[in-house]
Amino acid sequence: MEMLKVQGLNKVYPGKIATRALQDIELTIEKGEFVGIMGPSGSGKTTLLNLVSTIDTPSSGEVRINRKNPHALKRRELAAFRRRELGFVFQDFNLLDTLTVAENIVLPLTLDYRPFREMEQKLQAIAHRLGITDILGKRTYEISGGQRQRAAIARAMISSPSLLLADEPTGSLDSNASRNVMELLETLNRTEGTTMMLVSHDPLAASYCDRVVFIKDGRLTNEIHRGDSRQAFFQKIIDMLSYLGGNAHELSSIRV
Ligand SMILES: Nc1ncnc2c1ncn2[C@@H]1O[C@H](COP(=O)(O)OP(=O)(O)OP(=O)(O)O)[C@@H](O)[C@H]1O
Repeated sequence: MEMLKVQGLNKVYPGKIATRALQDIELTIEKGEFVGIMGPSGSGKTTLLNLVSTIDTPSSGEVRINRKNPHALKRRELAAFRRRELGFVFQDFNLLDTLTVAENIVLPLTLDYRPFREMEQKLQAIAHRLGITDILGKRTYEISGGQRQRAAIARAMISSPSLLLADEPTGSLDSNASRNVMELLETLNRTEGTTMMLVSHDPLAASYCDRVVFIKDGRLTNEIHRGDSRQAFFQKIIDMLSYLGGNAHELSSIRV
């Protein structure tokens, strides 16, 4: 089943000189797939993510998530759609400092007026799953970056979203924490069957995906599949970035 279907998607940012950020994008992500989007700076990755996440609207073309077109929804319906169908994980975690880790995690359910018992049950289950039960009462400034990202992933997963969107989730983490977060996302993808789309510059992060799609100058150019060896996939990703004009020279295979 197709969980995400992007058809003929175009985005032009108007201005004195209009920027054509995306051109005729066709992308399908099947239920349970974990797909990475990579490409050089300015290639259109964030624009694509913003159109899929409904933060921005396409100039033309269509986005379907779980068979629904979110861009056709009214504002209120769209807010509910985002809470129920989408999970978001960001580079800077986007947790609220004034709330505890537990309060941050249940926020999507609170906004959806779910009963307290259901919130508590889901909170305990996801916290256990992610190994963060002992930090639920802490504030976000009392925990490490890796723990913050785990809390953010718990918040993204608590409503069992149709599609989890991760925007540079390892961008603020050291290599150990990055690896832990990617292993966690991979495990959740495998065990919960959550469909995931990751946008990243980081070949290590992308090497945890089943498939990586490359974008250049607003067009999808190539895609590669992981197969059995993550290490070989990591190398293929670096080779492709280098071919596309990415910054492979900054990368070290030590991170494999
Ligand atoms: N709000 C905007 N208004 C005008 N142009 C924009 C806007 N946002 C992005 N662009 C342009 O659209 C193109 C694609 O940008 P986008 O941010 O999607 O690239 P990216 O691949 O995410 O880059 P990076 O890896 O550096 O984050 C670029 O040429 C950029 O300058």
